[in-house]
Amino acid sequence: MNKDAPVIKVSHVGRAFGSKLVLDDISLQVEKAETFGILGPSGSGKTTLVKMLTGIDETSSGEIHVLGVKMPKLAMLQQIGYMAQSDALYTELSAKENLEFFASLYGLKGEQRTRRIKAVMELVNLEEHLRKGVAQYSGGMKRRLSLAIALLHEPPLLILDEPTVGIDPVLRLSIWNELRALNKKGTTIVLTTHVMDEAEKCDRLAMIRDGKLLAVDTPDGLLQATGTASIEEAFLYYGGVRS
Ligand SMILES: Nc1ncnc2c1ncn2[C@@H]1O[C@H](COP(=O)(O)OP(=O)(O)OP(=O)(O)O)[C@@H](O)[C@H]1O
Repeated sequence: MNKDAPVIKVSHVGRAFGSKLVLDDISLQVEKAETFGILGPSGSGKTTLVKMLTGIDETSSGEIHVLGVKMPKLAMLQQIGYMAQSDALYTELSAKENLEFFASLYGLKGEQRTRRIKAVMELVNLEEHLRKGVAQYSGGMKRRLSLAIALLHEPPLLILDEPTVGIDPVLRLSIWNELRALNKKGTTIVLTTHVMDEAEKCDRLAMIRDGKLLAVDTPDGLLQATGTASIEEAFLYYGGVRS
């Protein structure tokens, strides 16, 4: 793969459910080591888009390439750390068992597996709850465990659907610091968010509404284009209504 090729290339993508067009002619690119935010009101199509980026869902029209590979492609799961909006955890198992399950899916074994489980649980501040049953976890703890799982195999691409919902501000900051550190090491990060101060931390933002891509630019570029003073105002300029 050309090292300067985009990590994600979305070309004229549409997605319909029955007769309802949920995404309409979306084209965008995400470059290596970018933090790319997807911002849009509730129901605008953000989750639908990220599911297609991961290969969980298929496009109705157009094409998506990730790391040069046409999606969907099962083998790409090794390259992608995905944190879904609703936690995909086995609640009847402990956190450790969940992590071990996903580690084996990603081919992590032995000492490396133990080391990575410890590292990601420290990162999300759950190391003391490793052996606890997930059924006993709070909503925020489940989000943190989901993030830990997404980071487990040190994927070059992280796709995070509202990663910090239900996470307190102190931990949110430490998670952002870690995302920044990963980013500096070359990890590409795509995330959806409703949180404006998170949006401001992204290198570039895509604004979507009613399944249409309205703008893709740096936070500063969006402020200039809309003549607004904050991302929140820019978001409202594009007709967003916060959910
Ligand atoms: N499997 C499905 N079948 C039918 N409609 C769907 C399906 N999945 C999503 N939709 C519809 O697609 C639209 C976009 O949904 P999506 O979840 O992508 O929005 P979103 O921007 O992620 O919203 P939120 O911020 O609330 O999570 C909604 O109208 C939703 O009802």
